[in-house]
Amino acid sequence: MDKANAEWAKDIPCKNITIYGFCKYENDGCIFNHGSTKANATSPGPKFNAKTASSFTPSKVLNSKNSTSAAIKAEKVAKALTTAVEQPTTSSPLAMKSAPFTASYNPYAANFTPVGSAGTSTPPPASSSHPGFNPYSAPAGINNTGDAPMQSSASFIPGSPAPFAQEAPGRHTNFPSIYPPSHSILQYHLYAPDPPLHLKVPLKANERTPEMLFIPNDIREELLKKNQAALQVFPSGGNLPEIVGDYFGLVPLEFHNRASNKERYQGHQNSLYKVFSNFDGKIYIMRRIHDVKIKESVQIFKPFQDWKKLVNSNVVGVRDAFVTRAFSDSSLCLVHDYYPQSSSLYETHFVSFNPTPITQDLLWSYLVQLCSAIQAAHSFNLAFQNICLDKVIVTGNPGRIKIGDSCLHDILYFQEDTDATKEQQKDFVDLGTLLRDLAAKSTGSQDTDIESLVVDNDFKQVLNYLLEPKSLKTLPELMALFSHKILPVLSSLQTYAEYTESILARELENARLFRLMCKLNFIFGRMESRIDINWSESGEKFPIILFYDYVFHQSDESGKPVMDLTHVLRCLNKLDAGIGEKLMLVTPDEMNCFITSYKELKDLIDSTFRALSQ
Ligand SMILES: Nc1ncnc2c1ncn2[C@@H]1O[C@H](COP(=O)(O)OP(=O)(O)OP(=O)(O)O)[C@@H](O)[C@H]1O
Repeated sequence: MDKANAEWAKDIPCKNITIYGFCKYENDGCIFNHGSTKANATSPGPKFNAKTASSFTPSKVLNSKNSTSAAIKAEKVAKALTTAVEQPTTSSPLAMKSAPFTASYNPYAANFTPVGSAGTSTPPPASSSHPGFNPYSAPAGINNTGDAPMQSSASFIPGSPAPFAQEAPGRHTNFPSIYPPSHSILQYHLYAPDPPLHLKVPLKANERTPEMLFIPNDIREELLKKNQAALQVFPSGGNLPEIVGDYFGLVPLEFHNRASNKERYQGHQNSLYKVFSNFDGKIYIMRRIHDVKIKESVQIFKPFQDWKKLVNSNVVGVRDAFVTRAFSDSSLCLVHDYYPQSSSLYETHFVSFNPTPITQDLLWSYLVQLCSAIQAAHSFNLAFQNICLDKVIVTGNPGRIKIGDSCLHDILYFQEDTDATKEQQKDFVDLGTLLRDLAAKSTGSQDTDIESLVVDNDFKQVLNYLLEPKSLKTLPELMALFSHKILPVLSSLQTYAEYTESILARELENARLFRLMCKLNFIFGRMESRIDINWSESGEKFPIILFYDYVFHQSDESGKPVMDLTHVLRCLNKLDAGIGEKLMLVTPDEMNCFITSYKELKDLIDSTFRALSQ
């Protein structure tokens, strides 16, 4: 279709008029025939002008019983279609609301079924192929049923639930657009799982399956879920304040009904939120202790300064501590690092839908990691005093754990001059209790007698040492009991680090080349470039067209397309680096050729892109 020369289209009726009753591009360059507006408005039959929908009179041949409802349905259909067509590019719920024709349309209230309903003409769905329709313009998460959101928005049928950002009935929130159901954003579940082992074809050393070329499914899913959890936001306008200190976007994190251990928080109620920092843009968790009386600032300041120094891979770092009135009381807030998708040991091994089995190796690994955390804290003369199944979180594979909620106990139970030795002894007992409970769980036994646990003798020895009353415990003594188990743990963590690093290495160039591809495609093949003299054979932009053909549209002597990924990667990398190497670009008719360098091409592409994005 040659849009530059519009003569051929002037007698062809515009399809928008036929389908929608009007064409929004009529005065904006649409090359098809629109007839006269008057004729459209008065023409009989299914033709329908959405702009004059309120004065629409159904044809007399309609069954009088159905005519009123048909007119109402048609009006709703027209409005719904107009909404889809008139809003091609914006995803802002506010922008949508202020757009023409959309203000009064409420898809929640639309309880009609135009598709296939008896006695009415079936209106065409807002097709994704319509030039003005952008399926991505509908806000994410529009589908509360858990179906694929993009599919459902692209094939939206008026009357189906919640297609656009709307105020949920009786609530003043843009619920569907800003709090999408967690399962409907990313469709990681659509990736096929690896085939079962017995179906795996043995490969030769030089052979690869397609899955081997990409990030393994389990890792990709895990990372996607983490990103999804990290970016989740909560509807504004509830009881939560919008801003608390330097933090905003509060999302409550506790969804279980278990009663909190009141002793832990000095009898105060507590809440946990995921928050965004206004200071550095990062995501943290914020523990709020409700209604606390802090007498002196040193009560917060000193423990915070002490714990801030502690940096250890098995301790959740503390970032901020302050008292706020943002919750309409005097709340103490502690801000810690956020580890998306993490769950406590209790949730992981006891109450999860699919509890992770506890093996002897895992127990050793937990012991080693917790000892590392204890060693770090005790060396600063600090004590956790909260080592328990609830406060140790599992942050990733293989069984990586961290002690959370550090510092809080020291603030709530603040004493100016304390001897940490006693509290450090409690850490050892807490560690022993935690490991004993896990070991008991691994066999499903309720009996916590150490001798009856099904674990190896070395582990029993460790438990006996930790839980033995009276004796003064030290870390060197403890670690001497299982020194031979530390190296295998270290080795497995290192093996996993190397494995993930090798996967990362495979994906190294992806983002850069993808950005480059996007840049190229943004500027290449635009409709307006076909009538722009600069893109013609004598124009300054012509090398871009030739380069695009050179990279992607190579063919061999017999005219067979050449699809050589290596060639593409080589060219794009050279282009990205802007090297001085020359290349010869030949026109398709082979009558002309240009000699240019990657550097010149890069400059040309960059300047074209800049001009486009200004
Ligand atoms: N640093 C963190 N990063 C990410 N998520 C966390 C973090 N700390 C805790 N969580 C998540 O928040 C959930 C609730 O944690 P919390 O410490 O409030 O446990 P709890 O069982 O509710 O105990 P309590 O309310 O008695 O303190 C945890 O199960 C975990 O999934």
